[in-house]
Amino acid sequence: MTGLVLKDIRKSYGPVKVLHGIDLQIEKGEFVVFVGPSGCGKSTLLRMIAGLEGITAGEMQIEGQRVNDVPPSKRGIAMVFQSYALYPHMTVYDNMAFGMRIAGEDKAEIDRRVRSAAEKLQLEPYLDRLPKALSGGQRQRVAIGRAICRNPKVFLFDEPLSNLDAALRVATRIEIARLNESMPDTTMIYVTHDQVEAMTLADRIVVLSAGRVEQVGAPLELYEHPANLFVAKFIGSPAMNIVPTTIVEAGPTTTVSLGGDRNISLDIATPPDHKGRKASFGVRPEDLRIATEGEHALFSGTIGIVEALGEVTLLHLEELSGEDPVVVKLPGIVRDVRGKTLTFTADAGKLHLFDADGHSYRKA
Ligand SMILES: Nc1ncnc2c1ncn2[C@@H]1O[C@H](COP(=O)(O)OP(=O)(O)OP(=O)(O)O)[C@@H](O)[C@H]1O
Repeated sequence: MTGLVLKDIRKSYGPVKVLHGIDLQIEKGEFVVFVGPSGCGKSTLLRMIAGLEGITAGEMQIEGQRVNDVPPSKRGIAMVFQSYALYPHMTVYDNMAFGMRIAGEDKAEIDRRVRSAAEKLQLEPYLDRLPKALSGGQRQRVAIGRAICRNPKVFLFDEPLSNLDAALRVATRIEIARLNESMPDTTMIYVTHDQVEAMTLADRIVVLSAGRVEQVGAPLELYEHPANLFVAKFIGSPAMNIVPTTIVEAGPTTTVSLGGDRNISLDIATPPDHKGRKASFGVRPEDLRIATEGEHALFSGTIGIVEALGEVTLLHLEELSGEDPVVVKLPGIVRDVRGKTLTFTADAGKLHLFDADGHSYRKA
């Protein structure tokens, strides 16, 4: 069954167009993450699903029902905000019970749901506490617990972890992954800036840019087969290295020129008439490795900045051609390389090519 359907959803604030026609189908029980740069419209779209923002044009359905004009409280959704939004004068128990009491639920049923949510989120020891006596992570778990009690069809998360410190983010992220597993019929939609959250939590990621969908796909699909330059640069950290190039041979396999006498053969098909066209060549920092004797060189240059992160080392390669530095991510600790001249290569399957409009030549 389909959990949520968005058909040509548009949003304008007066003359300002924010969303330009979003088409999306989300299956019941699916975990979908919206990502995109600041201001691309992620939160607006989420708030439209919640019913907190009106829909300028298009149609929205939740589990088969058109909800464009259905008020938030009748949509069967629950939303968790970055700010927790707990009532400070109420205990954890009362915070979680509040919505059900307003809805006139039976007392025994309220108690059952609060205790079941508390158990799921390990909140049982804190039920009598006020929010001020809880850590940020515990407060966010209460906000999630309150949402679970509503038994929503669709669970919406708006950057729920961004107020937490690094360790708590990891712990609460795992909590959310567990929660998702324990609620297989609940559709979850999650907005984040954090790549790790997107990659680890999502069944599918929706990449948005300037009010449009750039690509929708499973996390590794987007990582391995970005449909365009925008997605290629947005997914993955540090970003994919992109180098301007020219197609010198087109056909079932393609040869591109990286300047000088560096011609690279790619296992990527291009239309024959694209010979001579400008293109963009891409390779991820983690796919580059030091070339051994006789191996085909992709990049050769002097190592500038070295960032040693412990589990990986980032090398900034100042290329001889004077383009932006190429970034290389090598596993582990790499010592004493600053100022050295090194040559890097990558496996043929890891190379990307985009046409002059930024579309990938490899089928996404
Ligand atoms: N009430 C409003 N009136 C006018 N413009 C608005 C209003 N609310 C949002 N916008 C504009 O809509 C665009 C999308 O905003 P939105 O908050 O959805 O972006 P976002 O992708 O969630 O950004 P961020 O990641 O920074 O939270 C922005 O350009 C914003 O300035």
